[in-house]
Amino acid sequence: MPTFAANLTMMFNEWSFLDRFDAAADAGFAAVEYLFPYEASPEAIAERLTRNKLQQALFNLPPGDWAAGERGIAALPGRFDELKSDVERALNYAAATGVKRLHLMAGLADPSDAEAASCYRRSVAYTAARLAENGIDLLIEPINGRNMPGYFLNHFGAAERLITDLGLPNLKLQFDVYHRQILHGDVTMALRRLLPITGHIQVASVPSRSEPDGEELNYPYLFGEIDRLDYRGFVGCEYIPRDRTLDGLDWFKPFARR
Ligand SMILES: O=C(O)C(=O)[C@H](O)CO
Ligand SMILES: [Mg+2]
Repeated sequence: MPTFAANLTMMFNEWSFLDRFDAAADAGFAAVEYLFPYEASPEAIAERLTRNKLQQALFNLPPGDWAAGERGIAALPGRFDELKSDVERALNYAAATGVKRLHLMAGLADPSDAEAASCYRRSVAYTAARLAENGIDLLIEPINGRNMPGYFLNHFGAAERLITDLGLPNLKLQFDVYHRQILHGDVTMALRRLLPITGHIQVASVPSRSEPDGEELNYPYLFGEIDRLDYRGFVGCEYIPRDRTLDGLDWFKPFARR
């Protein structure tokens, strides 16, 4: 049975960020993820995780200036010193929360630009090495261009080639089913083929990016496939509730912590 992680950036927005930990635990989640923890202190987040007996499944390394439209800096020339500082900041939160996987966002850059590709490779290799010293996996995630126009890593093949080429044991794929379906389809066969290099899975309905129930994908079949493949990681619920979060959890009832 998959271990689902409530995404506290997208879900439970009816509560403040820190109160979302309590709300997710009360709703039956055993784990949480979010995009960025950095507006709260590591200590405050750790206290909520402990209080609610929650596991920290994932969060992202700092993404540059998100409010200004940046979506990561790993592929951006001239930002390497900032990236190294961001890695240390993320490691402080990792130490406090016990998370074992972090996602590095690439940024808005042309995938065919040689300088961006070189920056990205260097950033990924550096970050993976630094995280490996702390027993943490580094994840890279292809993101579709409808949701994030101009995002550098926009193809599962490119992610797979980099992971294979670098051959770093802690460098893995963040397999977001929502992006996979939009970019390439063929979700089940991709899960079967890519699971050995997959460090995290995320789910949402397509095309609405809401609860993983109905629409284009057959999630009861895909959850069963994840079990059949003996996937032991987390499944992040990176979806935008259609209405109030708690009203949209019927799909989750068979998986909720008792
Ligand atoms: O966009 C996604 O699917 C992600 O998982 C990123 O971490 C946040 O944009
Ligand atoms: Mg995702």
